[in-house]
Amino acid sequence: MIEIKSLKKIYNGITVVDIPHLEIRKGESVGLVGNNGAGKTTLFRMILDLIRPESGEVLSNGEVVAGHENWKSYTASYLDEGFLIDYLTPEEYMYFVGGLHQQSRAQVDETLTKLGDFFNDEILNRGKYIRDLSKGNQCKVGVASCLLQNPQLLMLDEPFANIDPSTQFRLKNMLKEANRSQGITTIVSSHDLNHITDVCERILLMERGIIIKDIATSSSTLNELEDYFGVGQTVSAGTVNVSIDKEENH
Ligand SMILES: Nc1ncnc2c1ncn2[C@@H]1O[C@H](COP(=O)(O)OP(=O)(O)OP(=O)(O)O)[C@@H](O)[C@H]1O
Repeated sequence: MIEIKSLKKIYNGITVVDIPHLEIRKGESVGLVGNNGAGKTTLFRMILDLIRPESGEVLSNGEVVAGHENWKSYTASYLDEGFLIDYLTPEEYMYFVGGLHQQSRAQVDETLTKLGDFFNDEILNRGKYIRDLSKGNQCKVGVASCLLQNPQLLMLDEPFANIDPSTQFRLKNMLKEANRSQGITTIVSSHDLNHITDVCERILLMERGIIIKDIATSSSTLNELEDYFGVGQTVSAGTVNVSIDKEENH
């Protein structure tokens, strides 16, 4: 579904993404992990043609995303609140997005009803504009608007970051359902190793713009990633030794 060829992005003389070749097949659920500044968002932005690479290209269903439009009809993404429209209420925004996808208000209402638990009574019929929602609730609106589009490709950048634990749990189930029951190809980035290994069947580990590991998720993947990121080791913080317990994350 997605093919990346010789992709390079350079900022201020520093190469921040460098991917010689990567293929993401239709129906895969891919998790992107890596420390701050590893290049995850920059990669997302190039896949969505929001920024142009210095060299190389991204193909979606065989078509270069830069300069073509077909991929936009089957791709839904939420990277940050910049994807929303601040002066609309969540309902108005959903009707707007539904309208772009030829959905009637009744169809949108049906989806919103199904998303009731996910919204947790905090978003709809509150008389609030999107700009007045918390970051977590804005994220819920963004994710919900993606699902409303019935996409073939769903891309979410750190969707677990600002949402509460019960919503994280619901979001994980929604992502699994989207991928496993509806066959939606999902690419999700996260710093939460538990969530990402739970949801994704393939993990790409990025470091300084390079994909250094491409792992088919198994029962040992979480440990492998925790070892890589140093979770569970004793970290010296001045005179105080802070022990990060691996079991905390289970
Ligand atoms: N517009 C920009 N101008 C200059 N440098 C940029 C720009 N956008 C990103 N970078 C740099 O590119 C590198 C990769 O950033 P990116 O946001 O893709 O990382 P990330 O893996 O998403 O990080 P995080 O986990 O913190 O979200 C960083 O060093 C960042 O400072």
